[in-house]
Amino acid sequence: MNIALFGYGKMGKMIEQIAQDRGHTIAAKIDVDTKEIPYDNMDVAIDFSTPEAAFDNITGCFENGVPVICGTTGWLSNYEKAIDICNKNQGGFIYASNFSLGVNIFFELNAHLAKIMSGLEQYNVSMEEIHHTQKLDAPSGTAITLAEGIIANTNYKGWKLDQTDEGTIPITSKREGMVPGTHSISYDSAVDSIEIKHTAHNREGFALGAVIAAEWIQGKSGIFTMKDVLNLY
Ligand SMILES: NC(=O)c1ccc[n+]([C@@H]2O[C@H](COP(=O)([O-])OP(=O)(O)OC[C@H]3O[C@@H](n4cnc5c(N)ncnc54)[C@H](O)[C@@H]3O)[C@@H](O)[C@H]2O)c1
Ligand SMILES: O=C(O)C1=N[C@H](C(=O)O)CCC1
Repeated sequence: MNIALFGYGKMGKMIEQIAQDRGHTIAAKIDVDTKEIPYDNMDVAIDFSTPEAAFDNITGCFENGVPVICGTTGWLSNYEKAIDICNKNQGGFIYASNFSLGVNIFFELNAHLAKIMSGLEQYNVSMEEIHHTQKLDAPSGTAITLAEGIIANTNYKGWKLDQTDEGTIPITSKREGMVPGTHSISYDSAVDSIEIKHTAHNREGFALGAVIAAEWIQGKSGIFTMKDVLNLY
């Protein structure tokens, strides 16, 4: 498979290594200085760029018939517009705030726990995410997905960064050293706490998940999620 990498930073380089180990060719590496994008020579695009760059990268691919796997976070205010452009072009698209198998299992665990805790008013939920100091967005995309999983299954109405407000989930974002990504969710009462936590040890899980998604989307059109790819139903 000919893979085009949009964003050749920490994740782009990790994906290159894993894709080549799985027998794929890196047909293009598109970064901030790239002048011309060789759409004709790509079976799939994998975008791990920046919040500012992702929308143009993704929609340019849809308009040129290239399916997209997008892991870039922090651009979701434009998500619906991107979906419209994908549908108009009968494109293929997978966005995931986190491509690792472990986090996608954690998403399911989070939703299940939220269902159990729903209506137990003695418990208050809170979330903490820790990432490396180069991360541009806060809270992390993964934390937002986790919050959405809680909101869908409880009476919480939204989330707030670094603020405690009745009826919303407080998210604390910490930026420390080279941490690849740690997410924990805590339900606290006066007598005890229940905590679930996912700790990434490196970026390999994110990169492998993105390459597996790129393999999976070949020959398909539509909007999919990692739940479809991993068959977590
Ligand atoms: N979904 C996941 O599983 C997952 C995992 C890790 C990181 N991420 C996200 O992926 C993104 C990239 O992470 P990273 O750690 O590789 O960051 P990074 O800063 O190391 O790399 C980003 C790269 O994008 C490049 N870039 C800037 N403008 C561009 C443009 N117009 N077109 C193409 N490339 C451009 C930068 O020059 C840089 O090389 C972030 O949004 C991060 O939150 C998601
Ligand atoms: O390193 C990052 O940046 C990460 N971003 C994603 C997020 O925002 O959730 C996934 C974890 C790593």
